[in-house]
Amino acid sequence: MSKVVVDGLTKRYGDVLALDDVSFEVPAGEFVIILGVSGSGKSTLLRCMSALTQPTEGEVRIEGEPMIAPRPEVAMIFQQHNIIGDMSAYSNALSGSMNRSSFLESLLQLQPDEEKYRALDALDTVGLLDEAEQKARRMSGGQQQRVGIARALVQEPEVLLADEPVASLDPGSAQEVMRYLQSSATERELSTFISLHQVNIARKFGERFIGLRDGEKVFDGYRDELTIDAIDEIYGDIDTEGMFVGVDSSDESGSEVAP
Ligand SMILES: Nc1ncnc2c1ncn2[C@@H]1O[C@H](COP(=O)(O)OP(=O)(O)OP(=O)(O)O)[C@@H](O)[C@H]1O
Repeated sequence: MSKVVVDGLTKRYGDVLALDDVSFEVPAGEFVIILGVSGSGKSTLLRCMSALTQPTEGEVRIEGEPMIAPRPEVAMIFQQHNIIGDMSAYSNALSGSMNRSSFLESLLQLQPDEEKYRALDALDTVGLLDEAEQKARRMSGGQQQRVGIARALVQEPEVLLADEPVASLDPGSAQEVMRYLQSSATERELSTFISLHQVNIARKFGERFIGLRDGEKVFDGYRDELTIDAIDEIYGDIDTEGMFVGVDSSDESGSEVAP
């Protein structure tokens, strides 16, 4: 588990201010959802947190150490799961150990037994142990995303970052993937940051929420504080009705938004 500090993060792309002096602190083990319309800076924030992008000003510190280059304890999952269709779920998961093994070792699957065990354990965490030998291209979009999560878990991260991990999935699969992200985070005591655009799914699974608007942090609070007014502040004049998708209205797990 790692404490994450985002300190005065600003990112400019030419004239575009993608992040504007964003700061927050997250204690180890929190499950954080990043909300905001398209272009509000969610991906840029996650990319700066993983050091895939360098900020113009400010810094990210994970367990006190500035993120100046990608580190294995910080894993990132993308919307496009980037898994290899012709490889099995197991081989895809095992490729997450690449930073501990050479490219050739990975290609020939010569990793030590310990890494192979980790890949199977990670598939178990995402409920795919029985599908380990299945070719990824034969799997559903939701299962492929779970393979992507398993691959990230093989890295043995302390911080998990996921950029719109359920954006391309149908509502049922989106919830299933979110459930596995949540259980993985709990089981492995991960500090987790997920960008989402479906407000109801966010409310159902999130513990803490950070709202971005035009690169600025306009909300930072826990589920009870994420009221309709707070959502309006994050989304502005945009009609959020279409974003309240994917959660059954008969669900009793808190999908209603407090006024
Ligand atoms: N590599 C880049 N070069 C130039 N501008 C960029 C680049 N990446 C992002 N931007 C701009 O920065 C702003 C924030 O983009 P970002 O992708 O972080 O937002 P987002 O909230 O993740 O949006 P989406 O949900 O559409 O991915 C946008 O105006 C975007 O056009």
